[in-house]
Amino acid sequence: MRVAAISIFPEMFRAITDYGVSGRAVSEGHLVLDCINPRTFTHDRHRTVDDRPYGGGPGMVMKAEPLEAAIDEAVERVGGEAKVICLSPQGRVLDQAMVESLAEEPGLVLLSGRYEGIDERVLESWVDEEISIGDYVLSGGELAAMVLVDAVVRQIPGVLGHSQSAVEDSFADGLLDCPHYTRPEAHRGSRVPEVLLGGDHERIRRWRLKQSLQRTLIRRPELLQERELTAEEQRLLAEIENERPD
Ligand SMILES: Nc1nonc1C(=O)NCC1CCCCC1
Repeated sequence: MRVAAISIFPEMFRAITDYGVSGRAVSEGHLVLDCINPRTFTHDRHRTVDDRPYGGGPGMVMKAEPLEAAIDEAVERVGGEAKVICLSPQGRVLDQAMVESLAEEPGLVLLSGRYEGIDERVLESWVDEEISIGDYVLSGGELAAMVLVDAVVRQIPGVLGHSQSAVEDSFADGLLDCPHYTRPEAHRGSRVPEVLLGGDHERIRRWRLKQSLQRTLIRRPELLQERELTAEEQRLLAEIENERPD
């Protein structure tokens, strides 16, 4: 997958190109990430990318021309066919279904704003979609862009080794993740659930599914409203309800 990130702080993206799953995706060629700085497309001595807002008010607004030139370059870098996304609190909140859909795109251009925002004419004419990672305000779109890339890159076949699988990721099946344990068996008096110590894989699978359902029911019940339940999941939920303290 080819991604071009537009930001006045391109070095920030080392956080995903140099570490972990996304870093390996880059080194193995599953992900090509170009970083494009709008300052490259300025022509004044101060390399100005922002200016005061019309109508007054605090802060500065990112100018249209440098951003549009950066978007032009970015679309070319990802091979011409690209979805142009701006990360901002005004966007649709990212969820797993959107991540899986974005992973199917041939190329992505991710626009990370700073200051108070981006000139609206860029959003109107050049941006296909605004996406938010949550209802809070960051200092810039870069961290949001990196969250999106990290989630999307996990969907690319070959990125996760055989020992991991995006299919088993929590949220991949619309449920919260089950608890995880590793050695030692007893830690500060708390023991690993016996079911996980035996080799009964079917019993372990069922226990993990029940734990995921229970956690989802307690912490994010609305996720269950949106989700078709299998017969087994309905049975497990009934067990959970029966086991609930009165
Ligand atoms: N939340 C978010 N989800 O995606 N981006 C977010 C954000 O808070 N971004 C910062 C703003 C700051 C002003 C310019 C545009 C970006």
